[in-house]
Amino acid sequence: MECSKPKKIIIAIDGFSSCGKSTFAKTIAAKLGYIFIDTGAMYRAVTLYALEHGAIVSGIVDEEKVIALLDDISIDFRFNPERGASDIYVNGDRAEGRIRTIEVSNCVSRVSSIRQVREKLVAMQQAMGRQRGVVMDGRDIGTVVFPNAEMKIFMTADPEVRARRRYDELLAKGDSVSLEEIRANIVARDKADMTRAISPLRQADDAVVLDNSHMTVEEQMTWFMERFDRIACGR
Ligand SMILES: Nc1ncnc2c1ncn2[C@@H]1O[C@H](COP(=O)(O)OP(=O)(O)O)[C@@H](O)[C@H]1O
Ligand SMILES: Nc1ccn([C@@H]2O[C@H](COP(=O)(O)OP(=O)(O)O)[C@@H](O)[C@H]2O)c(=O)n1
Repeated sequence: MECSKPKKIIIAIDGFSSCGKSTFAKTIAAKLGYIFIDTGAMYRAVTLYALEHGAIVSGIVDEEKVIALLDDISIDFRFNPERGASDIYVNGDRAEGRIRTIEVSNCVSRVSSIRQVREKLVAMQQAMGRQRGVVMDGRDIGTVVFPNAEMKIFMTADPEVRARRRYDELLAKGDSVSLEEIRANIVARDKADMTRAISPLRQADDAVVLDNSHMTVEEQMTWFMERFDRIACGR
């Protein structure tokens, strides 16, 4: 049912923690030949750098120190054919595995609430999307980064399902974390992200909600392609 010349658009995917935004965005990008940008990875990369450079000690984020480090942090994405997605690099070093630990997860919402951090990363994200043909996932893509995106999806899933998915993922990687710790992190992060002063997580007025608690990625793609064809092919 796809048209021969679909319009290149911007697809904004926002939503709660660990509900499958990146998995969905990556699958969409592969199907459409679009660029996929995981903006959460960028906030995680800044958090990792802050942890490694003394701006976060015993879980306490020193805001002034994080701000002072910002000019030293350079972030880029490089396509990894093995993963079928881009890996994040911080100052030239691959950081993909190191940004997904529970230690980073426990500090990232505090770091992402800092105005200067958001200004730097949002400017980078807007530059990455300038040529369109981009699917970007995060918390403020449809509301702040690309308020004019042609397609906006707000994802959610049952918190228990989300905790279990993240738990299985970390377990498979060999991380030793408890389901309880992950559940607590997800709940705390959602709350912090929704209540922060700058660019809080919220559904854009023109976003479509996707609850994937009981959907496979394949079912999500069927749901998506129907809407994409309508928008990009003018059906
Ligand atoms: N529809 C789905 N059904 C089952 N598991 C899923 C689904 N979508 C994603 N997952 C799994 O859930 C976990 C979190 O997905 P991820 O894409 O990293 O979420 P987010 O980007 O929202 O944090 C991953 O382990 C992923 O493989
Ligand atoms: N556009 C974005 C993306 C992420 N973030 C922050 O970065 C954190 C990590 O994002 P993520 O997408 O990697 O989180 P998960 O859902 O993968 O656990 C979030 O909890 C937010 O605090 C943000 O503030 N704005």
